[in-house]
Amino acid sequence: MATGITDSNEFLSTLNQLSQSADDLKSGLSESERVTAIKAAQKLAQSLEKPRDAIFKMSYSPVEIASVRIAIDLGIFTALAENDQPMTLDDLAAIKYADPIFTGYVVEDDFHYKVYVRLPCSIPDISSAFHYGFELAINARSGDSNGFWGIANKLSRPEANILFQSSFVNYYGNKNQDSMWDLMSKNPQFNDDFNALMEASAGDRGYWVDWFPVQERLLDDFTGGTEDVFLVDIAGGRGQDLKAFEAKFPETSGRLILQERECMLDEAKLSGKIEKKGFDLFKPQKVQGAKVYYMKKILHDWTDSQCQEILQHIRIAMVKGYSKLIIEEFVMPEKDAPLLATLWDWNMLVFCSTMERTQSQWNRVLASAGFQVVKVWSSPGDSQSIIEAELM
Ligand SMILES: C[S@@+](CC[C@H](N)C(=O)[O-])C[C@H]1O[C@@H](n2cnc3c(N)ncnc32)[C@H](O)[C@@H]1O
Repeated sequence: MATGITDSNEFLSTLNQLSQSADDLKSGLSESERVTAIKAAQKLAQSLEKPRDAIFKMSYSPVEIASVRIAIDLGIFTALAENDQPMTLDDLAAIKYADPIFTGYVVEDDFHYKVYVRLPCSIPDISSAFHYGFELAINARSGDSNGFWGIANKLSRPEANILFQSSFVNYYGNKNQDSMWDLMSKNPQFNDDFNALMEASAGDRGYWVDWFPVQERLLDDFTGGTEDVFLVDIAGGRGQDLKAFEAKFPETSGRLILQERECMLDEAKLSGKIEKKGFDLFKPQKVQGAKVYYMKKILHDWTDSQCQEILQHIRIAMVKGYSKLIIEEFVMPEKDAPLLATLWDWNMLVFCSTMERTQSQWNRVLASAGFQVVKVWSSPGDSQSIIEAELM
């Protein structure tokens, strides 16, 4: 729709006013308003960008990630986080005897004096995301570009993990052709980065309990007592989603269970009443008759036929008309997919030879294992959703 602005001066002044208002309004915007505004601003930037600039920017973008990765190793983010006061470029460079010219990807507070201030996010968030994004995501891609060409040409996905295995033979000495999960259990740094990344991946959206109506959809018709299981988090990592639940609903009477691979259980530092149990997604589900079986970012790790197998084990444990399956995943729109969800989709191809699914793909996978979708709930802003499902 035309705005009615035809004069270039008026256009530039409107842009300036808009960016000023964005600064002022930011804290008052809801999460979905904020994400909608970002989309509009990105569309505007794309309309103004010329093709050569856009292509160069994209082709240089790995350098940006590499630079932040180096800054992490130089201790720059940690030093800024520990200092209330802004620091100069020389201070930052001195931490690990770096050349000042090499230093710096933080907010430049005062260009002339090169003063840097801290960013409003935590060090584990930044470092795990960058270790993972750089060491793993970039190396995986450069490690097996032939594999990518094969997929692109055939428009098909290889068997689970093949791309990952061949990409990592050199990088991690992955001579045994381990899967990502096996390799993680042998490399503490990889494991820690991955888990920290998953913990941070709720991003600014918040945890499921912050945007899904847990009380109305799950708690109101929980009839069990203290011996009965209310919630099982299936492959729940270090337990962050259960901890968020426990913090928000401390009075819940039923049991809360974290299921994970045996080798991951020590990683989960839990207090309160959450129980830890080792399990395997591909073996029968031992927790029978729980009210809620919750799975976040699990099925996207697996192909349709593997999902069917995982889901069938859960189906057998559920009670028809009572138990609920709650799946938290991206539900990709058929068109206009947001960038974050698309980046995850590309990563899934590298790491697990899988993808993020659309609504119709989810419906198909769930139906193949005997589930029907009751409702899909969207988180504010992006495509992260909760698929509420029950037995057919
Ligand atoms: C993408 S992570 C998601 C973790 C957590 N739900 C979250 O959102 O942070 C996938 C999880 O599946 C677990 N996993 C992988 N293979 C498994 C298997 N065969 N049996 C049980 N858990 C498995 C991993 O240990 C990992 O924690």
